[in-house]
Amino acid sequence: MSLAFTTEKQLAISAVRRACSLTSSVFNKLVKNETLTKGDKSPVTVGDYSAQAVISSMLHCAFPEDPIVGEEDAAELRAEAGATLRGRIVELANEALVRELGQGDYAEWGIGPGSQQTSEQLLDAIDRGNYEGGRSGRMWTIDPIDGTKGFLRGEQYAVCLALLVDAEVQVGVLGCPNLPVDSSKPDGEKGCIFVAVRGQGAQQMKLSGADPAPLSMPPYSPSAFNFLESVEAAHSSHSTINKISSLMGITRPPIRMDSQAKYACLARGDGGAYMRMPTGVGYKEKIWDHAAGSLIIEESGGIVSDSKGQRLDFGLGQTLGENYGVIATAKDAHAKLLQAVQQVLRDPSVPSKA
Ligand SMILES: Nc1ncnc2c1ncn2[C@@H]1O[C@H](COP(=O)(O)O)[C@@H](OP(=O)(O)O)[C@H]1O
Ligand SMILES: [Mg+2]
Ligand SMILES: [Mg+2]
Ligand SMILES: [Mg+2]
Repeated sequence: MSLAFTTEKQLAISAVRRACSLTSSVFNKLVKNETLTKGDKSPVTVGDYSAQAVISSMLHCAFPEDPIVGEEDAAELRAEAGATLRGRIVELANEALVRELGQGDYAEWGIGPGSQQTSEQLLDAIDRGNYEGGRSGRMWTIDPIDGTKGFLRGEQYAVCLALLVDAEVQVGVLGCPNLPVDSSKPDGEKGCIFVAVRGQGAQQMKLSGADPAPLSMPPYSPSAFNFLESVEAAHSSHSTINKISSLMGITRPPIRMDSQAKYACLARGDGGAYMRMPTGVGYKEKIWDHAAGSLIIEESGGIVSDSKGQRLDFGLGQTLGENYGVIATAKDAHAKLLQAVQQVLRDPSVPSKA
């Protein structure tokens, strides 16, 4: 087996591009009853289901033996009450599978004219994401829409796909349809893909696949340093991060953004560190929320760890287990940041910034 992962990388980019074309078009047409609330109270839309169906169908065609750890499953859609949503998902997924996307598309991956799937085939594709994960072998992980809340607000979200081999991320792709191509032109062209293969570096390109450019994180600069954190205070403790910021004497306000788009921004130098601090409800981080982003950071020259300085462990199943919090930053900033994080966790009486 080649370790270049050439086909895996091409397929992952192609699948993410197709899923992004789907999520962008569904946003404009989304109607109220096309969103469900899951058991954990989080939202899931027809966009999430159909994007997972598209990516999973393409993976199955190219690598039928590879198991998939996906965020979504089709149980609600198979129920009687799911019939309307099911119809929409079949329509959306098929539109995305047959759409002509030009450059970089491979008809042999079950896409293009004539690749229409039945409702049953698409529900099965979603449910192929039911693999429980683990320490050994190849597996893919899909977060069809990461930052569903951002997606629903018309803000940032990411379509995320990663290949793990023996619990190490080897290929990671993030599609960010709402992210400006150039952060100095926030009102300019939007839509980027970020790609990394372990040992081969990371790149940003346009959603069309055009203009690939290597990513390299700038070194630590105290005066320019700031944090990238979740919009949702329920996902990551804004107050803990505020204390860390105060302790480090950071003057720039945090950039709040949904999804793994934060990792992508950090990799291209928009922000000093990705920060995620637990809110104390016992939530375990999911592998699909970090796999692609963490490789993109490492391949751009950064470090990703939990708040104890441990590497993220992708070999424990669907969750990152006991990894507590996530911090990602440039190599020369990591030790300083980790020290401040640990001091605040030991002594929560550290004052906040006003
Ligand atoms: N209590 C919690 N703590 C941390 N993360 C949580 C959480 N509840 C949900 N999440 C995760 O936060 C992700 C969004 O990340 P962010 O806050 O960086 O935008 C969600 O992904 P989905 O939107 O794919 O469900 C979900 O997996
Ligand atoms: Mg979700
Ligand atoms: Mg997610
Ligand atoms: Mg998601």
